[in-house]
Amino acid sequence: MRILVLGAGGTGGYFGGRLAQCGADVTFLVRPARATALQRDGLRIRSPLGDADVAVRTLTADTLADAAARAPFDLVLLACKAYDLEPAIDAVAPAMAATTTLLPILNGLLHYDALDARFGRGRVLGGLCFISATLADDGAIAHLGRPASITFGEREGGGSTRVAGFAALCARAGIDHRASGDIAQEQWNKFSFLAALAAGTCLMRASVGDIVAADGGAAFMAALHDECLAVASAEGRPVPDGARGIARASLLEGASDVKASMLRDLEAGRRVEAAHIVGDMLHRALAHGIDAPRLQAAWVHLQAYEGQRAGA
Ligand SMILES: NC(=O)C1=CN([C@@H]2O[C@H](COP(=O)(O)OP(=O)(O)OC[C@H]3O[C@@H](n4cnc5c(N)ncnc54)[C@H](OP(=O)(O)O)[C@@H]3O)[C@@H](O)[C@H]2O)C=CC1
Ligand SMILES: CC(C)(CO)C(=O)C(=O)O
Repeated sequence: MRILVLGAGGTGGYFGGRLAQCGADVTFLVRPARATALQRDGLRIRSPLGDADVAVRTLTADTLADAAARAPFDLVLLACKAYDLEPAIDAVAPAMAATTTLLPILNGLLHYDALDARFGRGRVLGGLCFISATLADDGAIAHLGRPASITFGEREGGGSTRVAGFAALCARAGIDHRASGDIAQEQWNKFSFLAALAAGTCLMRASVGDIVAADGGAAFMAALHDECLAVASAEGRPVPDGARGIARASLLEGASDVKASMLRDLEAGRRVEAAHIVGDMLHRALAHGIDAPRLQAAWVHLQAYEGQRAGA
């Protein structure tokens, strides 16, 4: 299976790097500065699951079309931030032959509309990942702690040879993975958890443990999670008890230093996927007539951050 990974940041760098480490046919589509660094230093992963230093193949937008014409890609793993989606779609388009499948692992759901419109729904799998990883200042992929898992599947449900093929490759690479027969539900399980985590930790500018230690903090996180769960139910994807319990336990874990990747970005002064995650969840709540004051507060807070950032 010939794979193109767009983005060698936290997620693309980690999962693409693990695939490359096991000898899979992986090429990174990156911008020129990252291509230069990867050619010079290789892809470096620093992880509690084991460090890796891997020589990787890279392409940039100007060289992709020729490379894809010579040897078409079977799978494109899309690992950009949501605010980079439109140019990223343009960038991978030359690699999208009739038989090429695209697997996005972005957080949130909104990107599927744009991907379907450009490539056709049948060529776009559903995907998500659980990991805390970031591109460190020295260019290495810093995996900040367990887990590092990827879940993917046919959006109409069931299995397929392309899903089984990628699952086999993940198994060979030692990547914790799940080929899901119901990825649409898995996406809502994650989205409802992540939106609560991102809204709560960004609004409070604190880890889960610090929030929960505050008077009223646990009740706040639980109520925020309930707002997101109500949206999932209204969208026809009620989160099952098992997934709900796991999510709730991590949102209320007293000793937890977990923060959403959105808070890490915010603390570093970077752009955030506010509209894609917290804004989208709130707007769905409002469309369903669900009262969501905590999501609303987080959305205002994040917009104010973005406004300040743009004005700085
Ligand atoms: N990091 C995490 O722990 C987790 C992240 N996620 C989600 O995964 C998605 C990706 O996040 P993450 O990996 O952290 O993001 P990063 O910002 O770390 O990496 C994204 C990379 O995509 C590259 N990129 C964007 N557009 C293009 C383009 N047109 N051509 C080439 N490269 C491009 C960027 O390159 P450049 O540096 O040149 O801009 C950047 O290095 C997000 O939706 C995020 O919410 C999900 C779970 C956990
Ligand atoms: C929920 C979590 C931590 C899982 O990977 C995540 O997706 C994020 O922080 O963006």
